[in-house]
Amino acid sequence: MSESTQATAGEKDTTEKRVADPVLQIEELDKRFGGIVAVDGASFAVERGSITGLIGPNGAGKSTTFNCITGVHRPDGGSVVFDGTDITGESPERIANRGLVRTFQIARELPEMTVLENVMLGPKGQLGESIWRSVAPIARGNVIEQEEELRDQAWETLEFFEIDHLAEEYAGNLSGGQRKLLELARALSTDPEMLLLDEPMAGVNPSLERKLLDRIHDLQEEGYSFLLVEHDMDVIMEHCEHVVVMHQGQVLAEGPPATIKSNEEVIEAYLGGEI
Ligand SMILES: Nc1ncnc2c1ncn2[C@@H]1O[C@H](COP(=O)(O)OP(=O)(O)OP(=O)(O)O)[C@@H](O)[C@H]1O
Repeated sequence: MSESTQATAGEKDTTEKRVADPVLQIEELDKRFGGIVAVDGASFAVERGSITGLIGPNGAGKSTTFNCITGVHRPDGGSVVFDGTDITGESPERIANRGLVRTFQIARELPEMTVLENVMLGPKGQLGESIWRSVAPIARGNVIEQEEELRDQAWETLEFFEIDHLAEEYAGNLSGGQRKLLELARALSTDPEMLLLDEPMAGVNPSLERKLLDRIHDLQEEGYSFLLVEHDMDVIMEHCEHVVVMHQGQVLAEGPPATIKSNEEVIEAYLGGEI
């Protein structure tokens, strides 16, 4: 369902927008740090159920955009709309509870807890240990039941990511790639609708990369939406159906990978290097 947006008269159309059913809409986003303009009127949308890539040279404003989307930074202007609701300036917790989850937020897995325990921490609204202590004895049955349910769900998630054999391992002992799988497992356990992935392939060996990508595609088939910042252009070009390119805080171009790859302005932005 691709739909080109007409450029206004005289304006160069370097973008091919595809926003038939947007799950996320960024409009005229601005973010400054003192005199530095990190994001400068950026607008783009993410199609529901898509894997969309956000790329750009170092310092283009990608992380700042992610931070504005997920509530880490309050934008100086513009809006972020998720699932039809304006979430601009909401807290990271509130945004995550709405189902917009970023792996980076939970990348800091708790190294002294096991892999299974880390995944059990994810779900929303669980009855935690502090409640354990404060509830009347009559409610304890519910807590035990819920704990068992959480454990079963966590096992299922670990099996899905094929890291169930690591369930009892301390998270701090995992390899970089295994940690990425755990990050994704933790993100998924929060029951999100959309996942923002920050360089998911960095430091991941080829076989784990394949596994990670397969899981992302499986989740896409189930209806999840993805926005990913990734420096590995092969991953972006092969696995995203839509790519947004940022440069100097602005959206320079957007469209299908093939169009982006041959866009001269994009090639120029990468200092003439190959993309
Ligand atoms: N907290 C901050 N304080 C001051 N300047 C910042 C801050 N965060 C980002 N910047 C600046 O904003 C600009 C955009 O940075 P940002 O990290 O968003 O780019 P990026 O595209 O994610 O880059 P990279 O690919 O290198 O991670 C840069 O000039 C950066 O130095």
